[in-house]
Amino acid sequence: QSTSAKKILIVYLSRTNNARAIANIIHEQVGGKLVALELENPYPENYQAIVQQVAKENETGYLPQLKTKIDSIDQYDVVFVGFPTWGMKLPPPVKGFLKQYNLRGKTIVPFNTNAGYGIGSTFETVKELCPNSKVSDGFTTKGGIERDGIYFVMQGEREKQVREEIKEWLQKIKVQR
Ligand SMILES: Cc1cc2nc3c(=O)[nH]c(=O)nc-3n(C[C@H](O)[C@H](O)[C@H](O)COP(=O)(O)O)c2cc1C
Repeated sequence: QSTSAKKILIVYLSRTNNARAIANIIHEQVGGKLVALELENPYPENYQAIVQQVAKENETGYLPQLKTKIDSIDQYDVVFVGFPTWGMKLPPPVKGFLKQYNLRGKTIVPFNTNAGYGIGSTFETVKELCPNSKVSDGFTTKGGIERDGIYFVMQGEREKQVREEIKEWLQKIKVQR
């Protein structure tokens, strides 16, 4: 069964715009509402500082307050959730989003970019936080390597290649416009 005629929400967290680029490509393919997750208190610009802050938040289970509000989440059938891998884990703001909204009965579709170390526990955590949802097979691809000063990479040939990978994935998980 294809998900056409279902209402789609695409939510993403992105610091250096790689997950944002994936979100834009998904949006171009499936439509729906596209929303960037923003925080009341943004993370530090400095890489070492954000790494430390995220490690601390993971230790204590702290969930930063989201500035972004979703209007009537009830109307959506399919919720794409995009994020980078942070410290091999799901970023705290994304955990907060999944905990804050009632996603019961919806299809949740995770997507990820990372520096090449992979998804870590991110997709597993999405499943854990959405026990009453159907969680689809996620999409992951290599993004930037901020540690090495490589930020946004989803352009030119790389973007074309990723667009093709995303098309195939969307066909496989049967989410189409
Ligand atoms: C705080 C922080 C922690 C990160 N931890 C990891 C990691 O554990 N593994 C990894 O492969 N990449 C890690 N990265 C790199 C990002 O996942 C990668 O650059 C991603 O493409 C960024 O996505 P964005 O441009 O949407 O923010 C980390 C980046 C930041 C800022």
